Amino acid sequence: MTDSAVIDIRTVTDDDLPAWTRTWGNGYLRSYTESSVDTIRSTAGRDRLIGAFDLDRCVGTYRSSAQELTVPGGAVLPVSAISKVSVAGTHRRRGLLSRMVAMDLQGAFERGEPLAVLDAAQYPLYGRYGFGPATAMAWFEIDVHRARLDPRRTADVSGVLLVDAREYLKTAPAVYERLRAVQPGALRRDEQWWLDATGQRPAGPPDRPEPFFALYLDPETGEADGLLTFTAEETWGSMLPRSPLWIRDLIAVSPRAESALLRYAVTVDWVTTVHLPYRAPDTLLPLCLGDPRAARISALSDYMWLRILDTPRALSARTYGVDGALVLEVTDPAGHAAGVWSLEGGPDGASCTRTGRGPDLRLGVRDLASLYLGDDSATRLAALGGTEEVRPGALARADAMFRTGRRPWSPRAVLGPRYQAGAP
Ligand SMILES: CC(=O)SCCNC(=O)CCNC(=O)[C@H](O)C(C)(C)COP(=O)(O)OP(=O)(O)OC[C@H]1O[C@@H](n2cnc3c(N)ncnc32)[C@H](O)[C@@H]1OP(=O)(O)O
Repeated sequence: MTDSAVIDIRTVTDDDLPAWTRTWGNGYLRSYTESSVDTIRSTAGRDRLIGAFDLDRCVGTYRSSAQELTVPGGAVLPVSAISKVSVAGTHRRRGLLSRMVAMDLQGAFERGEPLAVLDAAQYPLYGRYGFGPATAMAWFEIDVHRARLDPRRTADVSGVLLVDAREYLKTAPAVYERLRAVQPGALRRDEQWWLDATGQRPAGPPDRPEPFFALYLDPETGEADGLLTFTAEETWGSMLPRSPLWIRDLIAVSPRAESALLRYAVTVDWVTTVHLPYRAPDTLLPLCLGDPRAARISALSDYMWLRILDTPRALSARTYGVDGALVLEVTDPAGHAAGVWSLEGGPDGASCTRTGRGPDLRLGVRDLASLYLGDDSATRLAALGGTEEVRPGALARADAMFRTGRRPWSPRAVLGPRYQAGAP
């Protein structure tokens, strides 16, 4: 076996793509198809595919692409979104992941991307590179018979309209854009994303089971304020209907739209269980049911991880809960975010500059990521040992400034049956 120091980490060429795709498929336990190579080839960010090569054999994969993240207050920052990370079983634990991350984060830093984000397949992997969990998700399983919703109360679902994929595609992206403008933690969904989500791909495998699509039109304004994609399969047992329904995507810009769309899903005839994945843990949705306890949380987990690369740009882009000032000493072994920073911010905006003053708080770059979108508290992070209160009162001030009234949320749609098999 080649010494790991001589394994080449480099940008992938067109000729490398089939081997790269196969290595990625092996790592993710997915079978290789010609169409998966075409999908990788046709999607944006080809120049940001990285591979690890042992002589001419591809043994590691890594991808990043240009994304956008909404932060508290509604500003949208360019971010590097990382995915498709794998190392061949024959080459694991030899530092290849670390080398690919270091190369990519250096590239993002040099391009001026202030943040990088990813969904971590495994919790222990990315903290060592300065990523911290920045949004969380809850996965609900709703027992329809306990939900106490009366299907005769059609007023509960008025405004919901079942549509076909083409009609959905005309309206749904604009609904998502309205949410994204105000939802800290939301990422952009591009045209390719919507074509995939609605099964309108020019090539590629058909979506099975075929999803159903619904919109919510506000009864007063007629405007589309919500969207719902779900799958449901006819299932019977002992002459009784037992169909599960999977919500793939539920996006709403008003609590009324959100409630109507969930109530619609929960009152579909023959359905006994509704799966509702990837919601913010403080979602209002269970409270739309007659009995909120009918929605059990089957997984509660960290979801989007974030890495700050440019501290002043990131901290001055968001707004803060109250007017205040803090001096933060940020440690970062890779150096990108490190320094002593003077933050002055409030509900109307913020500024952040390097300072020679002594710090109020000392914290690692990973903890700063968990504070950034408002999901965690400085007090909690200090109890865990990664944040130190240097000046008394600084933890309480940081909490008042950084925390948000609602938890951030990174909406994720379930794009295929893979997630339904036994998830979570
Ligand atoms: C954003 C995403 O795409 S998430 C998807 C991540 N990919 C997967 O889970 C696919 C299956 N797994 C794999 O392909 C590989 O095992 C990887 C990518 C997770 C790790 O690759 P490796 O090259 O073995 O990692 P590398 O040797 O660089 O290890 C870096 C560090 O992570 C640790 N580490 C590696 N894998 C794991 C693991 N599964 N659990 C805990 N720690 C791990 C190593 O011990 C090492 O720690 P150290 O720096 O303290 O010594």
